[in-house]
Amino acid sequence: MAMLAVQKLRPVRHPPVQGPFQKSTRPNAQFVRMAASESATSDTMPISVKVPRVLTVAGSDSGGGAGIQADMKTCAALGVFCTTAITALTAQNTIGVQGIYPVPAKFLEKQLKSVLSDIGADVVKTGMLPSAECIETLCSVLDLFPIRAVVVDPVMVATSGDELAGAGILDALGKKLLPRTDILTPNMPEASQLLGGASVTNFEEMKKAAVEIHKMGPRYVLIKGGHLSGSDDMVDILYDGSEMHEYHGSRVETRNTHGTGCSLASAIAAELAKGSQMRQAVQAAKEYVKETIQRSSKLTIGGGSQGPLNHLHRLNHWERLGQSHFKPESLLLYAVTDSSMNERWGRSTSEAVKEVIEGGATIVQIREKEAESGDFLQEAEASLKVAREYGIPLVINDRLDIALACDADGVHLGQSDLPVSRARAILGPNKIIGVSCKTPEQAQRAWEEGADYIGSGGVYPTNTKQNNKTIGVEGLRKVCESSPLPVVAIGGIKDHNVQEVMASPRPKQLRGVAVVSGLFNQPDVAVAAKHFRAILAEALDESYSRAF
Ligand SMILES: Nc1ncnc2c1ncn2[C@@H]1O[C@H](COP(=O)(O)OP(=O)(O)O)[C@@H](O)[C@H]1O
Ligand SMILES: Cc1ncc(COP(=O)(O)O)c(N)n1
Ligand SMILES: [Mg+2]
Repeated sequence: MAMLAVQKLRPVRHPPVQGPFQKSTRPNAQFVRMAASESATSDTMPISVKVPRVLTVAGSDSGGGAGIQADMKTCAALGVFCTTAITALTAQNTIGVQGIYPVPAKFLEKQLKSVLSDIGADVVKTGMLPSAECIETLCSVLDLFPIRAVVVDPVMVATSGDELAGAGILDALGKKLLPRTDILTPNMPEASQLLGGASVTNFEEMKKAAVEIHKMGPRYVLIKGGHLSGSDDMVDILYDGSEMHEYHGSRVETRNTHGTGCSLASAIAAELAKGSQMRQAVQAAKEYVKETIQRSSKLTIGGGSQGPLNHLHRLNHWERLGQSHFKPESLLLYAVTDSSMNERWGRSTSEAVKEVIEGGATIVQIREKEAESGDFLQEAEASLKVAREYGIPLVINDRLDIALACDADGVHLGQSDLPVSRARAILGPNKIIGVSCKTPEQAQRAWEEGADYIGSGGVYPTNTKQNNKTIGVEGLRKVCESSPLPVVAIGGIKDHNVQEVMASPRPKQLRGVAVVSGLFNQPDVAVAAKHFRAILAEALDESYSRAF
């Protein structure tokens, strides 16, 4: 295959770190590199922030659980920028390795030089190195660039038992790479293979192996105990040439251990890149992998015996999948209370809530724009009692404090209320968070920050909310198409326009209508709710029959 001519590569020196953000504690501050145009006039220096960098030299795992893919996710989770030089493509999944396609050494060299001559790396981490030639190429390139540390995971056999690198690499590994390795991280079978088949099956043999392998050149040897059979203690042993250090952790019962070795080595590399000393780096990496295995233990991805980890569990999305009590179907008839309307008809909020649920409302929002906090709380508590009797979810509009105080099922936030991410951090994964969105950008952000549903409108002009911009059915459609979150239409929804909003073709995210005066400014709330349910049934049935 012809390759494009590329500019000649040369090593570059990296300028010393400068600028006020260096010690910032803002999350992701290390990723902020301000462009000169944003931060300074063209004749002043741009502010530069040092980003810790790891280069991973490893194989690709098409199944996303190990190799390059695990390395990049681990680094991302630990706040480190990760570049890659791919040594081989594997066709791999949770069942095993179906094929290996090694990358020619010349092209590996090109990748290494591209990355190191421009971006550079604090730490190089290696995984699958499929041939002696590939190891020799790597070592000759490493000679050309300043690297602070080299982490070597001597990948030979995948957890599935498939061979990823044969005994043919052992000579090059021992002669070229191990003498320049800062830490070598074999699992027990790999330790045995490095020692020509010596038995490494228990704690005592792990310690002996560490001493012997240390003689092959690496500054530190970490023998991983993931394969210790019959042990509940997953102990890893670090040997620095004079002392042994043990890192203990209890075994997590799970099928999801594919990629744990790659992730541990990458986590060590990431911690070293951030400036840790070796023992601290190993400790932090072990903690990260342990927590990640724990928090991934119930995932079902793929049908094989070796499932992957959820490296980015701190983002929380997958965990909430199994935990949230929210069901999108509950948006069908969303009743939003209005105390002035209810007063006019001589009923309390909780009485109105009882009636609307009996008529068929599928979720209730308590909305109070004027009430004092104490009164709002009392109303919310009384309404919640009713909603719980009927098993209908109840959320509080705007006021996270009231939602917390009465232990409501959740909160509905506007764009000027607390950000969804903060509300999620306060309420935890189990509570419902809805958010009002008028634009695709707002919808996308709601999804990213962890909302459960979107209320979108005003679809039609309304008196219940002052200065509320109308977005129309077209604006509603755009919001629906901008995130995977379920959407409830709100604003001026009356019995005569439900059909227009809900009938086919309807965006698949649109799950129901939110109604205020159509329910509560009526003499009989239950009758009004029944009426809406009948219109909804008709609109949905019609669209159903048209779609098929
Ligand atoms: N079931 C488990 N529970 C907890 N920790 C584990 C488990 N399996 C592996 N580990 C840890 O994951 C890391 C990777 O170890 P290991 O599985 O031996 O490597 P590899 O994936 O290279 O075979 C080690 O820190 C080990 O102690
Ligand atoms: C491309 C590639 N590299 C490495 C591994 C080892 O995985 P583990 O981390 O489970 O030892 C793998 N299965 N595939
Ligand atoms: Mg491994």
